[in-house]
Amino acid sequence: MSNIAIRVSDVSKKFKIFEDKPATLKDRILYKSKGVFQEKWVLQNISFDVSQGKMIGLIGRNGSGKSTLLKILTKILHPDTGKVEIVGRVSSLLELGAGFHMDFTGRENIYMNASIFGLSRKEIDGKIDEIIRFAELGPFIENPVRTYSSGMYMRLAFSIAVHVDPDILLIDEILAVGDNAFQKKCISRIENFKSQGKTIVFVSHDNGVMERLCDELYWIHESHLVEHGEPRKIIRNYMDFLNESEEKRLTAESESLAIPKENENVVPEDKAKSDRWGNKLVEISNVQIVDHKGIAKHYFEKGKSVTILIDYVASKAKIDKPVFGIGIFRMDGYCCYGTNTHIDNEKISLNENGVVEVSIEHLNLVAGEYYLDVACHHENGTPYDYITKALTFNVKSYEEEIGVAYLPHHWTHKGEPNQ
Ligand SMILES: Nc1ncnc2c1ncn2[C@@H]1O[C@H](COP(=O)(O)OP(=O)(O)OP(=O)(O)O)[C@@H](O)[C@H]1O
Repeated sequence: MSNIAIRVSDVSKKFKIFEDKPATLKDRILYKSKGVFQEKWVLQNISFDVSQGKMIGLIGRNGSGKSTLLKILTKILHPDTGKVEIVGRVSSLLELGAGFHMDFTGRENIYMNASIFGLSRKEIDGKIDEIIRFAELGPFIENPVRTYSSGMYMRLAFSIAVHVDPDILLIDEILAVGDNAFQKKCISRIENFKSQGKTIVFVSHDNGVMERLCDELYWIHESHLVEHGEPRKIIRNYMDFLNESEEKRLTAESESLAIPKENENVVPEDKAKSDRWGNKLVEISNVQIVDHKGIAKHYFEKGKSVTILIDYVASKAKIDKPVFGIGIFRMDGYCCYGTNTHIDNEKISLNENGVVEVSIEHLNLVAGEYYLDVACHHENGTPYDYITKALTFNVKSYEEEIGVAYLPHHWTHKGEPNQ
């Protein structure tokens, strides 16, 4: 174990999942419910070492087993097989409020909690002012913690956990409940911890923070350790995996949203928002978005080219001044971009049927889910065929961005050179 702070050897853990657990004593007596359960493995054959001074992150979908693993490292839970060896004093920040007594004040909880971490009353006396200052709870520190908001719990728990001078710090997702300013303060405290050579295991769904802080990431999926290594690589692989799952979901969803036909009377309820109107002199028969390789998809990488294909069938009658248009909307209905062939000065002369394509060189939308409206109408606005939510699609990005669209940019800095 020289240089190793945490050794996890072949750890597996199962839980009992009750199928008909009696809710009350009365149920138990009257209905003689047997409490039938199944066993579910939530961790299987997990092994890894964490060297002293390293910060590792656990990533994975909800329910993959990350928190259970942290609880095993803290010894709140015991593995069914395998073992965990830890060198050094552990401090942890797991479920909100865990380890707090609800009727005690914040101050009383500091004494109780810090003593669990092994500090003497005298040591706590020496640190308590700093713990309270860091938690920014002001006079609330004298109130019972049952009156605290989740953010206030987190401040207190984080402040205690980092002031008990641990060698190893285990942190679950709970940072997410703090406000932005406090989150930043926590992250800089964690960085400070790292620079002191402490060992940290961190669970978060914030990939940006994970990449920035961790030396290595461990990806857990359905109770198994899938891969570990350099954060950027693991995040990419994990994101690709999520994107593939998302592609399947969106394909299924778009099939259920499939363009409602004029004579199709039965419209399932979940299609209610996908709507269509117009005189049908021109009918849109299919809509697709294809990626830069021409593959129809529902998931696209930010900045890459895509093409929207609108298939139409025109009635025999002469169609006057047809205009094709598209609109891209965020799922909350905010219009991100819209254009049409009239705005772009493109004249369309229709055949009996055909495909109108609009190629977007750079899909510069920030990551998120969007929907597409397509339409064919007369230049004066009279709709031939207008379809809202013809498709939903997702934009993925490896960068952290906020807002709606990516505006290509670069930074410069002008100033006096340092002496
Ligand atoms: N005490 C318990 N009894 C039964 N099942 C449990 C118990 N605790 C957790 N589980 C189950 O174990 C699985 C793993 O849960 P865990 O909380 O470790 O996942 P996680 O990866 O931390 O998820 P999240 O990202 O949502 O926090 C889940 O299916 C969960 O429902």
